[in-house]
Amino acid sequence: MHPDLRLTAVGRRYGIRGPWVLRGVDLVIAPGTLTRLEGANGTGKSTLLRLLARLDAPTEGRVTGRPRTAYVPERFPSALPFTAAGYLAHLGTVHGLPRALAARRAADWLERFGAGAYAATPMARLSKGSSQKVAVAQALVGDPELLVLDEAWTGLDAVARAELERAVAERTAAGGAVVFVDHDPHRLAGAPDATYTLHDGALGPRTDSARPGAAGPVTLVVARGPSGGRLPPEAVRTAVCVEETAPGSHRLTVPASHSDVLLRALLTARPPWHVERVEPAGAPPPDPGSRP
Ligand SMILES: Nc1ncnc2c1ncn2[C@@H]1O[C@H](COP(=O)(O)OP(=O)(O)OP(=O)(O)O)[C@@H](O)[C@H]1O
Repeated sequence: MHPDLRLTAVGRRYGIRGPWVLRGVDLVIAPGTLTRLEGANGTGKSTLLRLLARLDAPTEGRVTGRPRTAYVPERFPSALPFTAAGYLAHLGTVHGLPRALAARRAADWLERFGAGAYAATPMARLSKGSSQKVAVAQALVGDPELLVLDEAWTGLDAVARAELERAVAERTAAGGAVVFVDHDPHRLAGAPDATYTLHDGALGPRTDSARPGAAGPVTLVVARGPSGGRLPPEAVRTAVCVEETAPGSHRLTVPASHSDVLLRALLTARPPWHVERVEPAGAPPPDPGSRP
């Protein structure tokens, strides 16, 4: 994602004399980062997400940077004249994928979210939950550089919720940026690089450490690499702490929600890494900064 997406002194109000919903917002979204936005109802979270997704323009201030962006809106317009798979494949081609690849990706994402059985169902006939699965899949089908999620977990069943957490971890591990709003304060706990709170139209200071994994459950992974091998970059990006305990042997600490992505990066590396141990480790380490 090049370059950063940047909001400078951004303000937004609806109507010439409407109250300012946002004012003086400065925000940088860097590649490979996960950002959480919080705030009470009506504080402008969705407004800010739409500005980040470039679906809306600020009344004042500037937005610069144009990552390829996908957005899951708070309310997804499900009454579209497509089947679920047809809609996703269509969006895949809009994102620039060849038709056959778009159709394959559409089928894969429906499968991942447990909606494979509804591939041929017209969108208008999908249940609310299945329709939300399509809403989420449409944002993932094109591997966006920036993924903007507005309450995207709402309405999903437990399997699909976990799958979306994994998809978020995959995006950031691949160098994409993800920005999300969710009413569940434990969503992706420990994973965000930054959390910002909206209050009175302004963006409060980031409340998390600049390092990922400053809070929340973590998983410990012990892995041994090929002699002289370097850890796969995706594994280094995903981990909050990497220690070389002996030549070629590493102890990696990762937010629990990202452990699958880390393991996949290790196991699919060429040559693959040997994973010796995986165990939950309640709290993050006291000093999670020691990357090699
Ligand atoms: N298209 C619009 N036209 C007029 N006013 C709008 C529009 N969109 C949002 N607003 C107003 O802007 C304010 C912020 O709305 P927004 O939906 O961004 O807040 P939010 O923090 O996402 O709220 P919630 O938590 O309830 O989803 C509200 O007062 C809302 O009524």
